[in-house]
Amino acid sequence: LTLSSSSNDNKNNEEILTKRRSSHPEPHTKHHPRHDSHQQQHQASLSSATNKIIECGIYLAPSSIPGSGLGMYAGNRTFHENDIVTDEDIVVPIFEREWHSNVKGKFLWDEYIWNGDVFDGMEQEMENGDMDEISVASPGVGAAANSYMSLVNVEDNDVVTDMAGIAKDSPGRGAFTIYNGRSFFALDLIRPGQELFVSYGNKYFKSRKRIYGYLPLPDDDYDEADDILNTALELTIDNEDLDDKRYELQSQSGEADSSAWEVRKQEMWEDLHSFIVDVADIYNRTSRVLNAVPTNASIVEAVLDDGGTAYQDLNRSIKELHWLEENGQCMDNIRTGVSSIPHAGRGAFASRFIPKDGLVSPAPLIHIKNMEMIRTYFDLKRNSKGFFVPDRNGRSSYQLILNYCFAHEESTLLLCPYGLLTSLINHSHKNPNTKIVWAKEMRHKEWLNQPIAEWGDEYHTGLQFDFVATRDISAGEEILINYGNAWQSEWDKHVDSFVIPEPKNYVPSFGLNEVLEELELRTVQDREYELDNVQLRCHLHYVKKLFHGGIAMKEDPACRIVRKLEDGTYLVRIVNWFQNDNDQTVCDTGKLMWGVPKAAFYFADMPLSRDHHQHWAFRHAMMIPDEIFPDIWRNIADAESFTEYEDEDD
Ligand SMILES: C[S@@+](CC[C@H](N)C(=O)[O-])C[C@H]1O[C@@H](n2cnc3c(N)ncnc32)[C@H](O)[C@@H]1O
Repeated sequence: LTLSSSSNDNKNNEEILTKRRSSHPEPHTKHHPRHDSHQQQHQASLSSATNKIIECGIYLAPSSIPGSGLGMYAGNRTFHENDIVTDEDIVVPIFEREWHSNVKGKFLWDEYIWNGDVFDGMEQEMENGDMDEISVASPGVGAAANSYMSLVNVEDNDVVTDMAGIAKDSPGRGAFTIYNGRSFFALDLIRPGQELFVSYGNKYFKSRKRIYGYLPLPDDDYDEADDILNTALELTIDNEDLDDKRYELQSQSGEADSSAWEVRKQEMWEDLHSFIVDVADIYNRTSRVLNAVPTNASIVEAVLDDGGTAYQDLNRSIKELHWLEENGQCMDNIRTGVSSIPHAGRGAFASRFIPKDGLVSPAPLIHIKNMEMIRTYFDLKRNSKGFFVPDRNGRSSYQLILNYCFAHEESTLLLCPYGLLTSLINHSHKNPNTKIVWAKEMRHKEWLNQPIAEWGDEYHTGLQFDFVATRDISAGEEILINYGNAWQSEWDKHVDSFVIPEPKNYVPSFGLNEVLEELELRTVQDREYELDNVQLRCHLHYVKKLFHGGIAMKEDPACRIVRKLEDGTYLVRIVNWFQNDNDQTVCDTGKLMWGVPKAAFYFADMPLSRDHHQHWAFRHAMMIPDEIFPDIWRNIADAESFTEYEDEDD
């Protein structure tokens, strides 16, 4: 039950937009304008330093969808098609969590998680076919924006993979995510105050009938609903046979009074509507279409004139800026950049002046009742049924997401912020300019007074931190909080003991691919690339071309260079990698190919070889200060009795 890619669903808007009575603008075309207009927006926002409403470009506020908690809104900005709406955020993959951790309980990230296959480069993380085992935590729009399929107005740019410029000998390797650049752009005009909707994919809603009911989906539901309305109009309002009845009613109640006719029209509409319900019931048809049909006859024409049923909630989703200022919190006081701190990766920077005690950013929190739920193991053993399970006496660590969550030394609890860019806020022990406080408004403030066991399995969020400035912060300054003494001393130890890990020659595939054109490629005799945890692959279309299509293969094969030929092409042997009975990855040699051009090659990482999978990668949560941590959550002394384990043999 995971969120999936958005792009496919938006094409349906085009169909809706071409309906007979449509008056909406032209359908969007898909572009990926990575670094476009952010800078201009930033400049514009700085020009009116005193007016808070004019300043804020994005708000977090109660969603216009009833019962769906918080949502994200455009502030005082008009975004045109393809404008960047939110700055580049990170995503954090979580690997095979259920296989690693045998701690029972609801894992709330699952409700906010995206499928690994949506993101470029994730396919190299694990063995082929294991993509379902990657869940991706995507803060910001990926978690905070709601989805309303007919009003989807933002879409993500592809993520990019890089190490934020850190060197091979940096102790920061594997400690922060390599996946970044997830900005969102406007698919259409977005007006000031309009709620931002992202596509979770139709599958998401179809698999959640119990929560959302039969919500109309953009495939055909709105089209069919529009057809019903058009037919209904022909049968009622546009029906000449009914004109006699209308004149009759009007002459009975006086020429000028049309209210009797309106009443009659509503009655006819209700009759027609319940007739449709009956027919739908009889034929056991989904009621998603029906849910798109308005129950009030008097708005039918207006709905069709406004572009069709898909747009009937558009007005509801646009709020007054004053309402947003009163009920919401500004989310775009920070933007992304490379950190000024050595080894820290990326960071968050003030996008405008933030006064002392002012809000830097709101951060709703995803709770994990027990950090053991994200423990990972490095060694395997066979269980009584012969399946591989983690050896719980062996080496272990935590999923990378730990570094993006808050904890306390006396508690099992983790709180992971998912505000816009708040996951990028780095640590300074001596010179922080920001701190965390509990937000004044929280859905479940009462949890602060209740033991974790009472609310830890709740499957919705309820807590929120606000990041607040501890002094005036100038535009462009890096936002820094103090992660606490425990974090600092663990980091110091890690830095002191860090040595370049084996294999020392490892350069991740995305680094090698960047310099591929200038790179002198190695032959098998020089040194096999696999020894350095990367693999040379050949693009399938070259392989097919070289064999004139006479090779049965579905994926890009691994290739080994036998030698470089005089004309600058290569003699290459295809290598077949497979999993043997002992779950080891082994290879046998395949066909030879002559005349392979350099353009046919690219590098991929060997499964599980990236830095964030390694036992030496730094893992530590950010620490919640003692003074704001509720005593009632200090459960570490009885953590064993609090924790329930799955049966290892199941
Ligand atoms: C919440 S994340 C912050 C965002 C992260 N810098 C990134 O690029 O995704 C916490 C991680 O950032 C890095 N970090 C933050 N502050 C640091 C510091 N003062 N020194 C070194 N690394 C730091 C560590 O890798 C830490 O685990």
